[in-house]
Amino acid sequence: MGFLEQFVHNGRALLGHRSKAILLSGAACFGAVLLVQRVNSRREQKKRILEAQRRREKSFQVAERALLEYKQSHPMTNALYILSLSLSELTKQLQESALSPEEVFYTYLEKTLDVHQKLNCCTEIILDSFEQLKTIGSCKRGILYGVPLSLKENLLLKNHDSSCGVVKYLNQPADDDCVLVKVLKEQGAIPFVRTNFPQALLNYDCSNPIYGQTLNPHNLQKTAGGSSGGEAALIGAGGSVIGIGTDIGGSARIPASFCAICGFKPTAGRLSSKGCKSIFRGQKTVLSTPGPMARDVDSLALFMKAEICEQMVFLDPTTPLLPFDEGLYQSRNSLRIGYFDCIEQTPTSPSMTRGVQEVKALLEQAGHTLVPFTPVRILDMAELMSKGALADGGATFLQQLEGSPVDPVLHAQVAMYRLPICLRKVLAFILKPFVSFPSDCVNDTIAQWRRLNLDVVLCPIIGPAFNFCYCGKLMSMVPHSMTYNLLNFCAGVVPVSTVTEEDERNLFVLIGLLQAITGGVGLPVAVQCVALPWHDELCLRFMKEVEELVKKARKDEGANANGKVYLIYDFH
Ligand SMILES: CCCCCC/C=C\CCCCCCCC(=O)NCCO
Repeated sequence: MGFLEQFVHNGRALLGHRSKAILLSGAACFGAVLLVQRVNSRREQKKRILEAQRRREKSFQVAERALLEYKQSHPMTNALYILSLSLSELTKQLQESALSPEEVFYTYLEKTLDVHQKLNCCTEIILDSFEQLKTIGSCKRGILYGVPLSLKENLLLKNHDSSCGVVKYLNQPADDDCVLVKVLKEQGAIPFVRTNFPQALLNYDCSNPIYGQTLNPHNLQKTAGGSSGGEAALIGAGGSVIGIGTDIGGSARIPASFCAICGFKPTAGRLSSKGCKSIFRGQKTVLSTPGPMARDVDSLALFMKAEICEQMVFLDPTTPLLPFDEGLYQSRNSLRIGYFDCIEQTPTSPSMTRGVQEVKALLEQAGHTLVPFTPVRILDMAELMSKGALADGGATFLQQLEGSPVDPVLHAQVAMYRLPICLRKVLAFILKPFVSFPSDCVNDTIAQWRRLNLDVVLCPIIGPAFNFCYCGKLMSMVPHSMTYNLLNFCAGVVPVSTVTEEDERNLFVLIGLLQAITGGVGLPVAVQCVALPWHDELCLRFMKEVEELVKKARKDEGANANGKVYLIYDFH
């Protein structure tokens, strides 16, 4: 090789090495920048989560100190009595000044602090409530004068975050209270605690990376359910007499079923949703609504009566001027009731089915007419449910979680939403023959009710309480509750029984459900009561009928008969 050739060759080699080296070091720099960014963003996430956790702890510490101070001068001898009162009894005693708002407030505060220690159900004690308590006398004429109230964290509260378990929503305090809270405060209620939920709210477990997992008051190895699981656990354990959840797929009803309380999903639009935060905007096919949760049906009705007033319509004119019809709620004429105890192709646990059968028998004995009812293509409606709740195939859901650690309860869902589009198309192609798109599920269902001349429907609700992290894996259960969000019918649940050894033995046939609900003997069993849109009072009246008949039957049977007895307040 001549000198010149040698020179060119060496030069090329050098350049080749150099460009490779440049490329490599460029890539290394880029990688390092990404890594640093990632480490920084993780650090930032952790910092924000820790700050939120500290704020929560601080609110508890301040509340504990205030409670201690109060107790030094007020012995709180009425505590057990106060905690045993239903909402109607409590409001009566407060209005008649037989009890003071202070003793009621501090009694519930003490119970809440105790319950939270065991169940991890609260996200914050609302410290502004101490100030509100001082001036509550001015609301003496309010329907809920002096009643302490719990709120799910996604209900906006002035100067407080509504994180929905998503890190990027931390440190974004709301400018104003949501409409429901404004109305309740005018009615004399004192919101004093906020409660836990699953990350991003589209799940029926109850865990998020900020506030952790909420446990079931009846069995600490089970979830409280969700998404309004903090409410259900707190109320179920006696720490609150009335609370508000939200429901787009069963979130007020499923945790009520898991924790043995009553939960009500009104017709969407009957109560104002203004200021109820969700991580999606513009969901119009499946409608979300706030709904009350309490230990008995009368409390739910009283809550509806307190909320549905001129002020709510003034603050949110999208809600109808449709006062609560007390007469319809109190009516006791016999009903024509459609019923079904399972849904084809969707798992229904043996105890859910038994719950419906037992209640059906009680209703018949009480003179009501029970008519078999086959729901209109519930499984077909599942397509509409998922398209309505996740119109973009989960893209927004994933996007909202960016910058947040993903909670284990969401892993199954997130994996599904991350499936490549081509794979989803293949899956859709395979599943298509099993699902036919319903033309008009609302009108078809209404036509079926009219044909059978039905007033209401009795059916199962998801339960009993699941083992941790199974809710996200069993979205196939959701049609039990979400159907009524899609149809926008009103629906509520009432606890009626407990899981028996026989229910547990009968589980073996349900491969998918077995692992989720095994070990449930003694857990609450509930049924679901449904009515047509805007027939909220009729739905509540039906729930009340079920509640009364079950209570009477259990009393007649005597305590502990066959392990089926469910004493609604026996966990206090
Ligand atoms: C075959 C089953 C298809 C069901 C479609 C599932 C689609 C989306 C998942 C929704 C899960 C809803 C759980 C309850 C969430 C809820 O009500 N949240 C309240 C938010 O305010």
